[in-house]
Amino acid sequence: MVLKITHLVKRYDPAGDAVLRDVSFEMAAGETLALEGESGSGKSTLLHLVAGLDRVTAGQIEVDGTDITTLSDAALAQMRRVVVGLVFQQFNLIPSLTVQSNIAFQARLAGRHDADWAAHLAQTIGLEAHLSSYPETLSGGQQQRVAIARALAAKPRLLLADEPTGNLDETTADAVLHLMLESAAETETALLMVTHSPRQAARMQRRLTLSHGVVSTRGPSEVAI
Ligand SMILES: Nc1ncnc2c1ncn2[C@@H]1O[C@H](COP(=O)(O)OP(=O)(O)OP(=O)(O)O)[C@@H](O)[C@H]1O
Repeated sequence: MVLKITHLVKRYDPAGDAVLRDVSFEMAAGETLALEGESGSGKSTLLHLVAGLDRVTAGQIEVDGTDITTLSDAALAQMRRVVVGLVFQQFNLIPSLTVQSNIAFQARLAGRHDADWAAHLAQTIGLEAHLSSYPETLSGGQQQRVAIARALAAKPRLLLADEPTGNLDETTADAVLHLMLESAAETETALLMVTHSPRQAARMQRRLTLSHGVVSTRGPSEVAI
């Protein structure tokens, strides 16, 4: 399993309710999963925990066979470099690097830079004309696409995406999701994507809804968890 979450609990306020009360699910290599749920239900919290950007209150998260809840901050940073790709709402592009270098950056850190693959992604995601531009000269939607291409270029085992097409118009969003799904299939990357769009969620293999701190499956083709 690329991801195995077992009885995950997250409580921010020791005296308050847990945001995540008991979350368990697994993802195999290359699987695509939509994480849905109302605003404030804990979707971003879950992604941050899987990325090792925050600590769990209880439970386990195995990423590619390693329980990350016991790792040091340095080991978590190494996991983010090599195993996991992130497309979060802050794009975290490097302002002093061109679009082309931003796209290559993560892949270089992971030791998997492949110029042909990066060029293919830049072209398919519609950034070819902007390769020598700097992030500040791009629109929000273009910056979002750079962040997506950067994550895909590194061929991660697990890609965590928090509303990755939220800044894009419907046609561009559909095209970008298509590219993400195609690239993930090609590199056997598991894709865990938070989305508020039922239309986008329907294009993923599985759908989970987070509500009141637990997940439930949804849709006729769901695998029971
Ligand atoms: N760092 C934090 N400290 C304290 N509370 C937090 C923190 N981060 C999130 N929360 C709380 O946890 C709950 C879940 O927030 P989260 O951002 O995970 O929800 P979400 O489902 O991603 O929402 P949205 O769809 O609006 O992005 C909210 O009540 C939020 O206020």
